[in-house]
Amino acid sequence: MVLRTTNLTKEFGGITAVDGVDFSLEAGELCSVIGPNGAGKTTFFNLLTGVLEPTQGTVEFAPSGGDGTSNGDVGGPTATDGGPTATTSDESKQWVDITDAPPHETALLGLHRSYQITNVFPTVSVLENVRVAVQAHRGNDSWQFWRNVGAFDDHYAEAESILERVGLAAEGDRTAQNLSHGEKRNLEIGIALAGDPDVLLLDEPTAGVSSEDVDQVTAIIEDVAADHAVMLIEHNMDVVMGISDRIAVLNRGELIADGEPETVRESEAVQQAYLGGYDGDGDGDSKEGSGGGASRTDDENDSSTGVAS
Ligand SMILES: Nc1ncnc2c1ncn2[C@@H]1O[C@H](COP(=O)(O)OP(=O)(O)OP(=O)(O)O)[C@@H](O)[C@H]1O
Repeated sequence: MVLRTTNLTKEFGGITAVDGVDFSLEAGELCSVIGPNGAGKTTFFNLLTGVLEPTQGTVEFAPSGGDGTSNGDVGGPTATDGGPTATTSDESKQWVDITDAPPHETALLGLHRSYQITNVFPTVSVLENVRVAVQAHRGNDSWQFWRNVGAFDDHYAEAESILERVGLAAEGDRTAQNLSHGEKRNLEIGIALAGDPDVLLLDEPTAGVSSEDVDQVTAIIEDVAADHAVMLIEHNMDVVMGISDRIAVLNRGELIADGEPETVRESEAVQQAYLGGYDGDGDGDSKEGSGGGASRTDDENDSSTGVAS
């Protein structure tokens, strides 16, 4: 297990956006978080990554560094600097309480997030976008950069290998704003990989991606999931059912199902709350007349989402 929440709750005024969620993520697992609009998915991600502080409950993370304080070379927050507090667990792992840790600390520990709103520098080259992210991750050695030209070359080499991994090896010289939407999503994954994460959280990685490009983005996510734990918020049910090891379903802030895709798909509660009519035949259609919320109500509700409105 690398990440766990206990009774995680977030209230906004009278709205309980996330309601007593007990959740855990295994190392190497690809877990999708699904649910209707307003179910609390984005709030849940914001709580995991420290963008928001919970009203109640805890978030704990077990970094791969194993010492409970940092993932090794980045000088992350420690248990003694007023940052997250290291605790031990029954599984004799070192757990770090990251409940109140801000995003830059959760990122340093190895919990990385790509945002639904793109975080790519638009006027900079694709390679430079990743190179800057590599250099930012190695923040503590950046002073050496001025004394050690080799570090500069290292950053480029790592950026190039990341671009290879996300299918953009031939696009390094292009300006990021000229990439297709699908390529931009792949670049976002590449930028997140530059932080050497243990856990990657992807917020709607196929949103707005043309139906022809969805398969490519999906293949890259599956490849990345081979050696990282990955969490997705995703509305494309064909993608979710196709690549997830596990699916967590939120409805009105509550975790109403959590299990393997087949089990979740057959759950009466999930069918009623969200999947209503998703027929899983790969054409994105749902059965007419079913309850269902597996659709988009915003601008992204196009053929690329793979679910019917
Ligand atoms: N900053 C905020 N202030 C007040 N209410 C908020 C805030 N953020 C979210 N909410 C409310 O919390 C609930 C959960 O919202 P959230 O965005 O987490 O849902 P979601 O499942 O991500 O939805 P979508 O699929 O539409 O992105 C909604 O009722 C939303 O209006």
